[in-house]
Amino acid sequence: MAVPHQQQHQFPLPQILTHPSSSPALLITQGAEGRLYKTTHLFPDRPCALKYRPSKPYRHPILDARLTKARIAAEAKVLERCWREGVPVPAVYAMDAANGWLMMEWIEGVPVRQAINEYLGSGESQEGQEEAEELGDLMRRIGRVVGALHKTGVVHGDLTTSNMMLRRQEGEQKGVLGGEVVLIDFGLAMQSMSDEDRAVDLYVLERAFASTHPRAEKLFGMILEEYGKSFKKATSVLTKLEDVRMRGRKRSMLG
Ligand SMILES: Nc1ncnc2c1ncn2[C@@H]1O[C@H](COP(=O)(O)OP(=O)(O)OP(=O)(O)O)[C@@H](O)[C@H]1O
Repeated sequence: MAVPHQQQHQFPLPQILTHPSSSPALLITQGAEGRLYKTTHLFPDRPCALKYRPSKPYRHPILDARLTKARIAAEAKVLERCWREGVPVPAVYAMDAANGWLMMEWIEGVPVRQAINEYLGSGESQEGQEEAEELGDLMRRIGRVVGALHKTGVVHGDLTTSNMMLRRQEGEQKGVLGGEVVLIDFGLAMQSMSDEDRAVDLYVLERAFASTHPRAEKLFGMILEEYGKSFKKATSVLTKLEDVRMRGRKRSMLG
């Protein structure tokens, strides 16, 4: 599907996407910081995700260029580290930090958020044992992936069920909650081994979970249970999480 003419006009394409390709680039999202395109500019038969951070006209040009370059380079570095260590993330194919773009593997599938909502709203979800089992299995897979991420020394910075995809190959029959959990959007990620940073990452996910999937909230404990088994220091992170929750509660009581 082509990018509607209006969109093209509204957002001039980054230069890399002005070269001819097997199909036109598709604008997927336009966030505060950047844009995400689906493109075949690198390989004609393999779609890629291109993250583009355009320059900000309101920022000083030298500062702007430095910030953009540093952010793209930092995101690529973290993704490469995860990928090397076997954490499921999109592979980095190419980047041009100075021009503000990062080309990575396109993850075919649906965001976990959408899958859970579809599941809870569909006939596949039945109150009781079966629901607990299928959702529980997904929770454990999420716990394992977040554990693997933290074990490599990376914290995500924005863990939500929208930033996790369920990877599905074409024609695969795995049910609504099937597929490999792949983490995306490392725009706020950083390298850290601290219990505090890791606990805050879990807390952000817990809060996001509670607000987007109230019916599945009781299953969140399974994420933590599996996380707790995934690396040596995980138990001290879970203890730290208690403190982080307490601070969160105090803050919300104070308004
Ligand atoms: N590698 C990918 N494969 C498939 N879809 C992706 C991929 N990366 C991102 N997406 C889709 O594009 C959306 C936006 O991507 P992303 O969250 O990375 O951008 P952003 O929110 O603009 O980034 P940032 O938070 O760093 O400013 C995601 O929610 C997801 O639906």
